Amino acid sequence: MTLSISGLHASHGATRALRDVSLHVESGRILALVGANGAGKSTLLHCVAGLHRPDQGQVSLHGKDVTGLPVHQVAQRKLCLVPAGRQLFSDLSVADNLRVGLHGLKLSGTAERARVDRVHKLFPILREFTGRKAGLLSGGQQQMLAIGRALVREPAVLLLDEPSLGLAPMLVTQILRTVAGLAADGVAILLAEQNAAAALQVADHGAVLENGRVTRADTATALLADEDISRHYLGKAAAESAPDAPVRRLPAGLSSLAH
Ligand SMILES: Nc1ncnc2c1ncn2[C@@H]1O[C@H](COP(=O)(O)OP(=O)(O)OP(=O)(O)O)[C@@H](O)[C@H]1O
Repeated sequence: MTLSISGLHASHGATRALRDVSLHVESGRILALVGANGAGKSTLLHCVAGLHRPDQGQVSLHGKDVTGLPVHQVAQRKLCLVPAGRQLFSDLSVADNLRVGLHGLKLSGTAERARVDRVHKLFPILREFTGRKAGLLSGGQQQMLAIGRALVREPAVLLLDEPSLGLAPMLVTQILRTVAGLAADGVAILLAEQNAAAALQVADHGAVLENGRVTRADTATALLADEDISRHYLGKAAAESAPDAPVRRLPAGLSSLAH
């Protein structure tokens, strides 16, 4: 499944949040969308997911125009958003939060269990804490649950909004390594991150968003090597904390990540 965004403009009242944004993500690839606070990353993801209606432009999934479709109709086309701040039901258990993800799919009990099992293999801690309230999980565990809730829908296109926010570097690596595994299994991934260093380490391509505009788009390797990008988005500390070798180069099949 391919995601194509073309000439997208969007606003919040008088604030113009996106200006003529065009991006493309192929199946099995990760596009890192990097940019500062307020650059327009969330608005872009919301436009793609059907949560915000763009003023102009087009979003298509595998050549089919989905621009402006309501969120449930976009979701039916196997596109899932893992929202910023996780947006879990904190009083519900881990198992019930995963059940929320399965809602409306009309699967048999066996098929539902198989999907939940797959998420448990990916994030064994979620099996261990299956009865625990989501609000009592650590930030990293909550992020795993938020991703798991999307994965039970078996998305072909996955949008991730700041999955690293508030997580310790080791957990960021673990989460992004899982994301790389999903791409290796054929999912098209649009990864919005302020943590540009970590995102570009796992991505194939990157796009820099500034004031709602894409100001650079290139391979992740080229962006990581670029001095301007380095100065503005990677920062010395971020560059130093990044793994030596790109995470993407590690074995990344889902099955290999399960152990
Ligand atoms: N609900 C809203 N009402 C008014 N303005 C908004 C709203 N949401 C976002 N904006 C504005 O739109 C612009 C883009 O915001 P957006 O949240 O998409 O950026 P972002 O890159 O995701 O940043 P952040 O990481 O802070 O969410 C900003 O100027 C922001 O202030």
